[in-house]
Amino acid sequence: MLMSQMMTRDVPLLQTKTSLKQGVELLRSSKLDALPVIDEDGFLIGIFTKANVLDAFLAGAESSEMIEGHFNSQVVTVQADTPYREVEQRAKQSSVGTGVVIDKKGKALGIFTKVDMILALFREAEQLAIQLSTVYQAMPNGIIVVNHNNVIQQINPAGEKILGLKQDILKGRLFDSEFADLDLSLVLKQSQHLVGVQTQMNKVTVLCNISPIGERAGAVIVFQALTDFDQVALELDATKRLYETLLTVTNIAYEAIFVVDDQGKITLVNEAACQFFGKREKELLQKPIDQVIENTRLLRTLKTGMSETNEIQVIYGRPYIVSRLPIVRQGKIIGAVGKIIFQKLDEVKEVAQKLAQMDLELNYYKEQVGSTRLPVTFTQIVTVNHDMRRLKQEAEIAARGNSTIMLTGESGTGKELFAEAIHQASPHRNGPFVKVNCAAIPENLLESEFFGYASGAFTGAQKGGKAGKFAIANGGTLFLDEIGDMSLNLQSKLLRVLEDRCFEPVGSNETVKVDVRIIAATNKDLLQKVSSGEFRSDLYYRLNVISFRLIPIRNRAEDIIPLVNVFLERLNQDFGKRISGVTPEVQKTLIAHRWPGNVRELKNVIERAVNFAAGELLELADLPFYLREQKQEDRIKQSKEWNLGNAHEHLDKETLEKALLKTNGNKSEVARLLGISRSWLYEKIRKYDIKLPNR
Ligand SMILES: Nc1ncnc2c1ncn2[C@@H]1O[C@H](COP(=O)(O)OP(=O)(O)OP(=O)(O)O)[C@@H](O)[C@H]1O
Repeated sequence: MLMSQMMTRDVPLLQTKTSLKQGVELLRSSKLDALPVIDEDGFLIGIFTKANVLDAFLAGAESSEMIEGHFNSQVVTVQADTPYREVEQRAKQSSVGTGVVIDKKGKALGIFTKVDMILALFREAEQLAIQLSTVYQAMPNGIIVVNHNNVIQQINPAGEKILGLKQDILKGRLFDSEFADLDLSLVLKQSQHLVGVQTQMNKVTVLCNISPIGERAGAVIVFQALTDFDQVALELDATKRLYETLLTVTNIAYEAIFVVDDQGKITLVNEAACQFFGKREKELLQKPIDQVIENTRLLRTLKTGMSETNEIQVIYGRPYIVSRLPIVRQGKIIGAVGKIIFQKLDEVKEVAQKLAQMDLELNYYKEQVGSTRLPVTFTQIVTVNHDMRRLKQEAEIAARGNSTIMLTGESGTGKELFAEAIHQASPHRNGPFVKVNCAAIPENLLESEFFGYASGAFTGAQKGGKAGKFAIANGGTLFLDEIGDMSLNLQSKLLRVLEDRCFEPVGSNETVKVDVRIIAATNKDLLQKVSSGEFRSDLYYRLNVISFRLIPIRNRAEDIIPLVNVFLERLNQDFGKRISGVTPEVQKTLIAHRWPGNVRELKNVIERAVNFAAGELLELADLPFYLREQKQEDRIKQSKEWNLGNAHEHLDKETLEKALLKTNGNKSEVARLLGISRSWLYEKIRKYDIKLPNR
């Protein structure tokens, strides 16, 4: 409250020329004890009081005389915007009963009397009482007020609810007789405060704080039912236990696990994570995650709420398998969990190998159940690469004969595709194309799988016997995939079939003659297996009558986009999409990648991207994370490759052109830079029809 809200307004203002008579009349009519005196400009110059009137007439003044010389020029003034508390303070100290209220310029606005002060005090007290009553009514804690005689004065609604007792019943009763377990004498007689007293009130266990009111004027008891506390304590205990369980679980994990809050600050780390980061838990907690892991994508997870599992991420220069998961509560992302697989990778590898083997075996059994694929021809083998095109032509020519063909090349380069195309272009095309994955057949079944068995050949053998792959492929082609994984025992039997085209089924003396075209394939170095004694050299030469080495896709980058386009065409049909191509950025990334899984990897990447794509073009975000991340690394690796001793194996037209450009067409310099002979370089320049830069 301000002075302007407490003062008496519209008071008559006197001037020096005002007569004593007028002054007396105005004092009487306004019922005030004093009136302000102002100058001609309205500024306050004094105060004319009843005492001034008496003094003037005692001194013999006429009533027609002006008040000039009869009023007090010493005036107590108060600014209109002075707050209540300050006015109260000044009024207490002042001996005069009336002050003049002025504005900032010193002009009189009204007067302020002790009566105004009392009225203001009442209003202030009233407001305070309303505020207190609101708190009292709305408080969740129970409150009982007793007077100095221990008589209950009030209980608030929360108190009524906790104790199940009404104010009407309690009011006026002795506290002692109602709540015998709680003794208030110390508070009432010695004004002591009691805190945290646990007691029974109307059979309810409560926790209370008791305070005296003033000097032995009574007491206030504030209380809360203990059941509420129990509930909170139970919940706290459960949360604590859950947290400890979580910590124990995370600590037995091999993976580094860490949790961040919505700001990306670490809130939990397991022991493996501390080990991984080489830091203690307290050094990591509350640290922003981007200060701990370079290029972290966990902040992105916080933004997008998308989880990512088993992605490859390079951390401290090494690739790791990482997963990220948002923590969502009531639709809001409140944090994220990160996981890094970094230990026991050998075990992971072992499991992966076992899985791969099982996968192969599964495929084998699937094939037994039957396949409905359309035949593959050479037109389906996509390539614009010069060497691959020549390879296709040569294979097509070789297909026309009956010689055994050996296909070598890294995994996923298209060996099976070639084998089938050869079959379709061969005189055996009307016979079956039978594929045997030598690595997939369980060891104990190998022989019978190849040669079949006679009726009753062994316990559990099918009645009437079973035809082997050779017999099934009769008149067609037998494709022996992963030939490098065949056991030595079987190798010698295979050699015999290759030489005589006849064999005996397991448990039979009868010789079966077949007309089968053999195509073998491997991604292993067979010659090395020969020298280590794992592969028979005679079988090696027998199989290698005609051989083709398929080129890894990283060495024919020009094939990448044509392959992508063909895959897109097929996938659009399969998924009912209309993706017309890839963005230039994706194109660059695909070309820069090393493709260790070759065309199969490319095909999988495109299939995944088509699934994710929302637009007409495949975008960078549609590619798996490892491709986006490794883009940079690969470029560096590629540029380093120029200096490697085996560089010539990977050299393609683009590399040669780059090298020639770099050396300004200096061929000796290029040969030295790439570690190749000049004559080899000349041959390649001719072969690729490379235009030399002007020197
Ligand atoms: N030039 C190509 N044109 C079209 N598709 C291709 C081409 N090369 C490979 N592919 C496709 O890539 C995938 C892998 O090819 P394929 O199975 O023939 O490779 P592979 O060398 O036999 O592999 P692995 O050694 O692992 O058995 C297949 O889906 C195949 O259709």
